Amino acid sequence: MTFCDKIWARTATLLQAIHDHPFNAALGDGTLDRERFAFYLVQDGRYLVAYAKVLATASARATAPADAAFFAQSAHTALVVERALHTGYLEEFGLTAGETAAVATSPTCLAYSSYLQATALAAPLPVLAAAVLPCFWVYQDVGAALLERTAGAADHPYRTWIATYSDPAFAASVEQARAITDRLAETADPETRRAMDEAFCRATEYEWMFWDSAWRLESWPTGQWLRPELTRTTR
Ligand SMILES: Cc1ncc(CN)c(N)n1
Repeated sequence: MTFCDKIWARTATLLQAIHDHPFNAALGDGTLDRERFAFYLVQDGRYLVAYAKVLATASARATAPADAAFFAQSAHTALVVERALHTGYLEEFGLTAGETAAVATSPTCLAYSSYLQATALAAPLPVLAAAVLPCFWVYQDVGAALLERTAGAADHPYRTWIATYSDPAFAASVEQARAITDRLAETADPETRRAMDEAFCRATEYEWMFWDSAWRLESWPTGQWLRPELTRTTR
């Protein structure tokens, strides 16, 4: 069994919880309110900037040129394709740059971004590959499930989001990310393999937390005393 097969089986219950989360249930049936989706988009835009830098670091640290090219290309996709998706929705909602800038970065967004950035700088490359993998794989899994549920309904309010993550090109990038991680796992020593398991699990936990934080419109309990000018919503 490969690293990916094993870790996917180990995280199956958590993955099911991600699919069943009220945010994703409402995203799928189109009832997710604009406020929560906008909050998610704002947080995700910030996450993607950090994530792209993590991927660029993985590119710089990769030894195989093909792996370096893959991570660099993925950093570009996060910054250009995924962020354009967000900008499109925020414009459609009529939100100005000032309004989105006034939303505080949530504790979960900061924690997930910081975790990946620390891993990019301090962990062995196979552990870094395992840490970034859920970001590819979980989204593709959720996107494909939502596409099936909505049967590609043309009038679905979140159709473009679902189309992005269920796109065959995105699925191909997941395949590549998995192949790189499996190859690095094959030659990793037992301690590194354990660290890869932990990194994949931790990042998958953060994936669940990211949706949950958007559902709860998560804010800093201390924000009122230090940054009263920042809000948690775009309403
Ligand atoms: C939090 C998060 N995780 C994953 C993805 C998909 N790249 C994303 N946009 N945001």
